[in-house]
Amino acid sequence: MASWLRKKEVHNKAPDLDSPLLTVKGIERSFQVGSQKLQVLKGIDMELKRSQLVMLRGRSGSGKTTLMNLIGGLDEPSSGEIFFLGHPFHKCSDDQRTHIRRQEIGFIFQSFALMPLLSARENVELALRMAGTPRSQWKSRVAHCLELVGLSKRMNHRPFELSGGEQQRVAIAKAIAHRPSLLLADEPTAELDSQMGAQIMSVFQSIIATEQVTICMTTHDPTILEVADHVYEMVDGRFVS
Ligand SMILES: Nc1ncnc2c1ncn2[C@@H]1O[C@H](COP(=O)(O)OP(=O)(O)OP(=O)(O)O)[C@@H](O)[C@H]1O
Repeated sequence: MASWLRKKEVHNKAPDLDSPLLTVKGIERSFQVGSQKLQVLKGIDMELKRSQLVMLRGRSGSGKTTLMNLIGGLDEPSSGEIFFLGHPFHKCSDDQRTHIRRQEIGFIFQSFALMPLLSARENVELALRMAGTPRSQWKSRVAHCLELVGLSKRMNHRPFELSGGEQQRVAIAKAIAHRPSLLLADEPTAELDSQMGAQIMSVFQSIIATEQVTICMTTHDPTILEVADHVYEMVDGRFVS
């Protein structure tokens, strides 16, 4: 395995806070659908700086999720380059990408994706177990993450005993537990009413400040766009300004 892929090695160097966290250059992605080639992304350039809240907006089918999957290392581009912490993500093997994903990236989904039989505390703990965090650190890190999302008092509740907004906050605590540098959230407020959606955005702003994480999220909600540091608008596989 390349030396830069070893656990958090990149963080052991003095971090250059002005260098971008992620750079996307000329990304294209097409899918073979029967005998047809469907070109979904048609040349995307993008930069995610550190400790920023970046939003992708665009109509259904414009290619937002396809791009998020590439940024998160869940998929490979047909052409173009992706640099994560300055290193060529697009040249990595599946195993290398999985390793980076586990160490450096957290995911939040529209549907919360919590384990239903586990309490909030156990759900967050599971993320640390998966990331290979030493067991001795679990208790304090879980407590810290649940406190950051305002759920210290509900840590022993299971998902069905929590509101939608609370479940999404557990999902955020779970996604940041292993100290990722990038958090990807696909429509994180879509299932929530506007008040709960606003709470989620306020939690995002506070974890950007305290955990030095960059958040890239998709949304259809125009009221939420106001809190973004940068908004990319996608139309038919391209960014428009
Ligand atoms: N694996 C795949 N195979 C074939 N077509 C795909 C695949 N993944 C995505 N597509 C197509 O790519 C287009 C863009 O899909 P994508 O999910 O990225 O859009 P989106 O902007 O995220 O939409 P939404 O807001 O509804 O989630 C759609 O036409 C979709 O059917």
